[in-house]
Amino acid sequence: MTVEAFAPAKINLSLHVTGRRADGYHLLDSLVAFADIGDRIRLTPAAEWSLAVEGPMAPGVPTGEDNLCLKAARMMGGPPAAITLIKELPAAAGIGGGSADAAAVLRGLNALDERPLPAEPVALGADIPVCLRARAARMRGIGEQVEDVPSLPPLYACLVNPGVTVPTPDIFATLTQRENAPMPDIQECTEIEEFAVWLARQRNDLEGPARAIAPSIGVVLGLLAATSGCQLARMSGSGATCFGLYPSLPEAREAAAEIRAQRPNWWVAATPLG
Ligand SMILES: C[C@](O)(CO)[C@H](O)COP(=O)(O)OP(=O)(O)OC[C@H]1O[C@@H](n2ccc(N)nc2=O)[C@H](O)[C@@H]1O
Ligand SMILES: Nc1ncnc2c1ncn2[C@@H]1O[C@H](COP(=O)(O)OP(=O)(O)OP(=O)(O)O)[C@@H](O)[C@H]1O
Repeated sequence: MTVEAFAPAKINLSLHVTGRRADGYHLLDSLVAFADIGDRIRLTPAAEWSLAVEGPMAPGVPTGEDNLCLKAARMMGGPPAAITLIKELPAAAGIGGGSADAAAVLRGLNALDERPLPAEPVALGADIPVCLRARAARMRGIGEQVEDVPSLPPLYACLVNPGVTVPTPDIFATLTQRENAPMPDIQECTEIEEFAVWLARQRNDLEGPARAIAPSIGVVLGLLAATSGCQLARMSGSGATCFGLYPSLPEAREAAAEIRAQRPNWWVAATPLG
């Protein structure tokens, strides 16, 4: 029997850094949503644990014990499985690739034989708890507190990564202002236009440090903001992937086509968010 699990891209619609714990981890307040594009995981019971990495974004992704898929499997324990990771998302890109994969392995193993999920998934990575749920949520603490949010209006995004990898620890290390205001209550709205006005008042506090390390993020944001119908352009996570928000999927696809035509080597995708 083979089980498949989907590892959707995680988008931080906002990302406020509100403090720092004694162990160096930062306190966050983030509105997170998920795309319908992502990596895929296949799990087949086997005599021992193994991992094969395939797909268009496989080059450069670790295939050994340092891959988060195997770390997740080891944490969960139980009868071993052969894991195949089909990598569609760019790595070290601020859209949770490794965390999404690890969360999908946890979900997949649970589906395989109902083995229990780990009690503290955050120990695998700050983004794992939110990626386990894989639906819009507010994330606080260092990522271990995840709660439902009021329903968001239909949102469509164009995701753009300029091909620069941005290591998350470097971005947190170069932050100068670590105590910033949290997000206010999330405004319930039915129209993207109203939601975008609210979201524009929120922030991604990692954008400044990320732009200093990867100036092409500024170029990405400029190109997205200039596309027709774009309500808001912002960076996700610690970068370098940025998103534009659009009222409809055709508008998000049109923006993706425009940007692909200008930058054929960039990773560009249009998706609903939820
Ligand atoms: C920036 C975000 O993507 C926002 O969703 C996440 O907080 C990062 O999640 P992640 O990649 O799962 O992060 P981890 O693998 O746990 O941590 C990578 C590194 O980022 C820094 N880090 C991460 C999360 C956090 N709340 N505070 C931190 O300071 C730490 O230096 C840590 O060593
Ligand atoms: N399954 C995996 N997919 C991608 N990278 C992985 C995986 N497992 C381990 N890694 C390592 O983790 C590093 C960070 O990759 P990842 O895609 O998780 O970052 P990210 O998208 O920036 O994460 P976040 O949005 O959570 O900050 C990579 O450079 C790679 O060496």
